[in-house]
Formats: sequence, C-alpha cells, structure tokens
Amino acid sequence: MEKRYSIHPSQAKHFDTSEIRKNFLVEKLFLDDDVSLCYSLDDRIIIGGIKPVSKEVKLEGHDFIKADYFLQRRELGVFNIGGSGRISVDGKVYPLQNRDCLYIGLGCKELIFISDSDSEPAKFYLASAPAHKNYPIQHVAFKEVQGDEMGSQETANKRTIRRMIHEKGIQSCQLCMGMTELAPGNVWNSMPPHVHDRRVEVYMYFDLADDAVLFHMMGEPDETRHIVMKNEQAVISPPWSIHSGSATSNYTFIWAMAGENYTYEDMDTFPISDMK
Ligand SMILES: O=C[C@H](O)[C@@H](O)CC(=O)C(=O)O
Ligand SMILES: [Zn+2]
Repeated sequence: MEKRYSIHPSQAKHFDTSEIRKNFLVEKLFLDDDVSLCYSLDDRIIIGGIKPVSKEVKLEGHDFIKADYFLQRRELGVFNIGGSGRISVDGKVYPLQNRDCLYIGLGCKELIFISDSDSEPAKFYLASAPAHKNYPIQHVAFKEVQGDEMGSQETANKRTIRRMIHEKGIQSCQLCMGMTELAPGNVWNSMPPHVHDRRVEVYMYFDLADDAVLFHMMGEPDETRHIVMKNEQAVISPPWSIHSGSATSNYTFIWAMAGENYTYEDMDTFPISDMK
C-alpha cells in the first residue's frame, strides 16, 4: 500500500513536475493477479485496482490500516472497467459486467475478486473511506443509471454524468462515486472548475486511447498546475484543489469523493475568467 500525505497549497505551488506527480498521481493501478492500493491522508480515502487474470484475488486487511479485514472500519465502492467478472462477499457472489458498480458496506469480511475469462480479465477499480455504520450491499448495472447531460459540443465538453453511490442512489456513510463519459470529439471535463473544501476527490481516467494524453488541472483556482496523465491512471485532488482536465481525445472517468459533506451539489464553482 502506497501512502500519500496531505499537502498544503502553499507547498504544492513550489512542486516541480516529479514532485507534483509523486504526491498526486497514481500511475499503476492494474497489476495482473494482484491488488494495488494507495492510501491518501486526505479524508483517508483509499483507491486501488484489482485485476484477477489466472486466479482469484482477495482484498484483505492490511498492517497499514491495522485492520483484521479490509472493511473492519471502512466501506467500499467498486466499478468494473474490464471484461465481465464477479465479487464474492462472505460467500455471496455478485456479477459485474463492464461499468457496473457494487457498494460493499462496513463489516463485510471476505472479499474475493474473480474474472470470468483470463483472455478478457475484469479490472476492478475501487475507492474506500472510513465508515461508522453498515449500509446494505448494492449492485447497480451501468445501463440502469439515468445520466445527466452536461456541457456542449461548442465548448468541447459534452458529457454524461452518472451518479451511482450518492444521496439519491446507493446509500453509503461518506463515499460518493460515479462515472462521467465524454462524447466523441469532446475533451474537457469539470470546466468551469470547482473546489469542495469538505471533500477529497479522486479521478480515474480510462477509455483514453493509448497514444493520447490527458492534461489534468489542479491547484488553487488562481494558482493552477497540470499533470500529464495516461489511460487508467488516477489523480488525487485535495479539498482545496480544482480538478479538471482536457485530453487529446475523448475518455471516461470515475470520480470518488469522501469527506464530511455527502451532498454532490456542494461545490464552489470558480469563474473561468478569474483562473490563473
Ligand atoms: O464533484 C464532482 C466531480 O468533480 C465530478 O462529478 C464532475 C464531473 O464529473 C464533470 O464535471 O465532468
Ligand atoms: Zn469535484
């Protein structure tokens, strides 16, 4: 498990390229037959990837969280961005097609991740936050989720936002997760930018062409920096930072938030013309 410290904005603005990447970018999420985890001290969110290929892969307790099992004090949201697969939770099996989401609450003990085929393995992307009570396990299929159309072709930000784990969807303690899909020919997300001091947020970009790159914008709105990202990488956005991106082709991303305010609409938008 990798650990990332919380960073003060007055420190972040002095980071060079390698420091900004080391502190905020998560480069490798999907390792064959393995679990890859990153623990951020911002709201203690854990993000990670699990890619079972030739065997089942367990998500277990870790010395770093001093937990006998992973969900002893946490809740978990999982999206499958690969081939079809399944998750066994204390012996009960939940199938996940591509883009389906599963919420697993506090106290569930045995978590086993399985791919249906080794030629097209599942890729489970996960986010986890501390939890205080158990909410029921819930599955939501991608096709069941009504999307909100945002942006326009003229401003190259036509996209569909789908909220899966949130106040009016799958219930959780503090985790809020969803997926945003850019229409072909559109490249901008989350512009005008916003911050939410009450929550950390992590974006995981995928379905980005192998020869494409994404410029993820971060920093205080009048002190911005960028990180060049590739397909299937994640980036931690501290509560004080904007999180917006533009790429050389369209893409999809999963956003995950945790913190003290669970309300999706709690965002402080910053006018584009005032950005620096
Ligand atoms: O706090 C909310 C998140 O940043 C995202 O949901 C925004 C987003 O998907 C978008 O504008 O494209
Ligand atoms: Zn946000």
